[in-house]
Amino acid sequence: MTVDAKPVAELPDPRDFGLSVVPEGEIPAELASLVDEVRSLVDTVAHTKAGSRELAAAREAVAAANDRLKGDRHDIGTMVQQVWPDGRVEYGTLTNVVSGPTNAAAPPLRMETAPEGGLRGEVVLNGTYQGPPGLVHGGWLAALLDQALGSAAGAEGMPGLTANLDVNYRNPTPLNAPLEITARVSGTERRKVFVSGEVRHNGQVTAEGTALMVRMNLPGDGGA
Ligand SMILES: CCCCC/C=C\C/C=C\C/C=C\C/C=C\CCCC(=O)SCCNC(=O)CCNC(=O)[C@H](O)C(C)(C)COP(=O)(O)OP(=O)(O)OC[C@H]1O[C@@H](n2cnc3c(N)ncnc32)[C@H](O)[C@@H]1OP(=O)(O)O
Repeated sequence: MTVDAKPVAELPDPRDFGLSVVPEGEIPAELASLVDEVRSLVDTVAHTKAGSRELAAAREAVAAANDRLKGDRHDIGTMVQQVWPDGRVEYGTLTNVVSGPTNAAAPPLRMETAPEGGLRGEVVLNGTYQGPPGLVHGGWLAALLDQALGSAAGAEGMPGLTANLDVNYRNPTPLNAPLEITARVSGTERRKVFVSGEVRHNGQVTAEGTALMVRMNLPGDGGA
């Protein structure tokens, strides 16, 4: 495969596209802690066998918390700037459903540079990601792979959008168990970035995917 696409000299700054940016370090610790609690709450509510009185009281408490926090909101499209221990800078949406640090619906997935090249991350999906009994929903495995593959392209200086995603499910993926996600760029052609990745449990591949990311068309690209 031809390797002729050029990485962007510098990652595009979302501010140049009119988007707000929140440095991850400026997210209040109390918000991070609240998001964790809500994540746990969603799992608790999904599985509870509590009686009507408990449920009604809990509903009131949650409604009060909701009322308390309504008001000032980040705009849709707000980005978060994450600086990884290896110095890599990544921009993602603050509420990205897979990796967004303030989204209680996100596991969240975090990808870091892997010694063997590409990116690697670990994630545990609780019972709210269930598809078949005890197993992760296939759509969510596709979402994890999509995000990881997009990050792998971004980490090589080629951020873009997914044009095509192809997933094969090789083995059942358990809930509430550590999963390893790996992803890398396998080739490029003009603005096309070919990426591949895997989900593993106990070293065994449970799902694998390939994707075509089309690198963002940036000013000065000449479309190449
Ligand atoms: C707004 C900017 C903010 C700045 C932010 C700064 C930094 C952050 C950077 C990146 C963040 C982005 C993503 C984060 C990472 C992961 C998130 C998860 C991934 C997603 O959740 S993402 C959502 C789902 N995704 C979409 O919502 C895409 C909808 N779609 C489109 O927006 C267009 O469709 C697009 C852009 C894909 C292409 O459009 P386009 O006009 O730019 O390019 P064009 O069509 O010319 O294609 C160029 C070459 O790709 C070939 N090609 C195109 N499509 C193909 C296909 N399907 N199969 C085979 N080949 C295909 C052509 O044949 C040509 O090939 P060739 O070079 O050989 O001629």
